[in-house]
Amino acid sequence: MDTVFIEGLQIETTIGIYDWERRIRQPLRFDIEMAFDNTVPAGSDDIADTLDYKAVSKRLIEFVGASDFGLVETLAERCAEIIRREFGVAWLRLRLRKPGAVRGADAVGVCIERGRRATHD
Ligand SMILES: Nc1nc2c(c(=O)[nH]1)N=C([C@H](O)[C@@H](O)CO)CN2
Repeated sequence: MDTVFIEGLQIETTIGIYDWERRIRQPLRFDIEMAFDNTVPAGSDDIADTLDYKAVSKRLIEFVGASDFGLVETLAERCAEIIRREFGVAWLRLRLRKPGAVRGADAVGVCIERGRRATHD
């Protein structure tokens, strides 16, 4: 299965369950793998045939930057829904890190997989 990926996309937003977190913006980092048949754009050399990682990134920057969820679980789910619905992605894995949220940890967060992976090459 081919993928297109986005690694270490940092976006600042309002996120968290505590009162003090509702008053600040915190950085989040996204790592995303998306299933896509890359043989088509490889044959045409045309950006129109790709799953455009820049377009996906811009959409997430817009959405996440304007969001204000409490849980990282909720935000991760909404991002996965956008990618699947708006970009036609059949399967994705999305890791959302919240650096600095827990003293002593580099980061905490969630990793979700949604959709079906292709069963053939
Ligand atoms: N599974 C989760 N645990 C926690 C979350 C979360 O979103 N998902 N959030 C918090 C607080 O907002 C924390 O990040 C503040 O340091 C605690 N646990």
